[in-house]
Amino acid sequence: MEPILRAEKLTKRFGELTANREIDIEIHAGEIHAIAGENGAGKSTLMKMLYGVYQPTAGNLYIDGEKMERWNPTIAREKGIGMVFQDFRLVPAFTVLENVFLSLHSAGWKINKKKLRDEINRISAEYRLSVDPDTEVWKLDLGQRQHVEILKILLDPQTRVMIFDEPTSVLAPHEVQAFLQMLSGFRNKGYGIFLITHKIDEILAVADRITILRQGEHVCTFERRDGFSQQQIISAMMGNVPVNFELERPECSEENEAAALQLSLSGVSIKDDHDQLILHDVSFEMHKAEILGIAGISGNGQRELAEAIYGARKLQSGILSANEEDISSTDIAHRIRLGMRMVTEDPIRDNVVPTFSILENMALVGLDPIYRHGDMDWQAMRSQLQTHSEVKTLRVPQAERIAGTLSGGNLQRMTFARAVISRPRLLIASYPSRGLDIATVHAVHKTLFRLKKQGVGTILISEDISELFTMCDRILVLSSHTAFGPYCVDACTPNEIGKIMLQGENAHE
Ligand SMILES: Nc1ncnc2c1ncn2[C@@H]1O[C@H](COP(=O)(O)OP(=O)(O)OP(=O)(O)O)[C@@H](O)[C@H]1O
Repeated sequence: MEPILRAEKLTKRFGELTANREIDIEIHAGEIHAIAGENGAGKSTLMKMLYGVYQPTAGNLYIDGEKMERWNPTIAREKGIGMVFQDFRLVPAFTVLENVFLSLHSAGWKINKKKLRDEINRISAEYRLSVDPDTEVWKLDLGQRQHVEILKILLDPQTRVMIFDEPTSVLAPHEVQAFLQMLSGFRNKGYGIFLITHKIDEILAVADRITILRQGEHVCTFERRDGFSQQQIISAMMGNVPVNFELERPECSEENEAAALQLSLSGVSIKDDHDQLILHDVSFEMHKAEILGIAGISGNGQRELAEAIYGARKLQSGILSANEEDISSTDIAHRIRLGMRMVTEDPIRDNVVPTFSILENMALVGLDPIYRHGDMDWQAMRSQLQTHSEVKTLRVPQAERIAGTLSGGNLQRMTFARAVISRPRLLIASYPSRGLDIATVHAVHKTLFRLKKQGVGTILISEDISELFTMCDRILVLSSHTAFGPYCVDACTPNEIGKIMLQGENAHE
């Protein structure tokens, strides 16, 4: 059977860097083709070439066997290729209907809004997409926004192939299952699906084929009919290096614990960006050198709580103290002096300068400044960076690389390493393992345990309940505008925490 799309020897260079080298890949109707590989392996670049966002440096593309002389997203859509990007392409102030209308209109489809509303409702019901056509996009959570992106593709009658770039990284765990079922539904309807994911259980659940990339090269393609295992996939991704993902929960010495920062919140209320109360009357005491998990479906006040503790958002009421000092009305600078550090959800938005190199970003926060004749001594700064073991264990790319051109996972590696290098006493880490490959997730977890041993506490925000149970001493759950717990991980089950995440206080009834 002729593939819908076939790429032959696709190569993409960015200056000196070869992101993809001579890659052959194809997609047929009615199959799910997973793309896996470590951070920076070239997965997104390859998919962006297939959708025409990037022009290949070399290589050819064929649609239904016909060689494409010109290729860009407009032609790709005409030929039936659609893509859901990691960062959505939606206008927040527009409604769902207006966004879908805009997208179809730009693809050349003339459809009236009344008919489109009926179509949105019909397709939403068919695939269980939870979207109301008349809601503005800014009011939707990430999972719902993803549904709008999918609607845009499904409503385009040309669509035959859908490309998803790490779609489940924005979903809550309970949404992932439904998403994978939806993908299987698309496959059964005859769509060809490309799925980039770091989650091996997702690959095992739905993929018919899996292509592994490493350092820009095609390593192998497994077929479901021949069978493939988790171990085979990991070995292919990592190049047969011995891997040991075991972790041992450490104890902190009394001496280190005595020097640690201890945080407590009493009756704290916080507003969100729309001036609505998002958290009400939150009280808890963190132990010294504790890893305290913050569980909850995203959008339940995690970001606001993290920012309020770090001093980037003011408290509406209540008291925040550190080692019994009331710091409620102090600014970020004071909290940084106390030793608080933050790994944010969205580094490019919050605290990375995209046009600066990794080294320059590290020099802003993290590294100690070294001067020579009044100027920053970059040579010495570079050497200083290399003395930090995290740069190696987290495999941070070369210091000269520009932050804005890093892959999502490499950027995450850099920001996490930077927070660790900057001598934290208390780390606030929002989804630190999101978008990371399996080996790097392990390196992050190991680092958090090492910090704990040294007396550094961590507030670990995550939706991944198994990660929270592996890493945390206790877990606080945010739900229905309030905080439940903290619950000691040895005295509760993942099921109980999951239930509180979904039902709040009703979970106890
Ligand atoms: N516009 C660009 N300019 C320069 N380099 C780029 C650009 N886009 C990607 N790269 C580089 O190409 C390489 C592959 O990046 P890509 O985003 O494709 O990786 P990935 O496998 O999707 O990684 P991740 O799992 O971290 O998302 C990386 O080294 C990245 O820094």
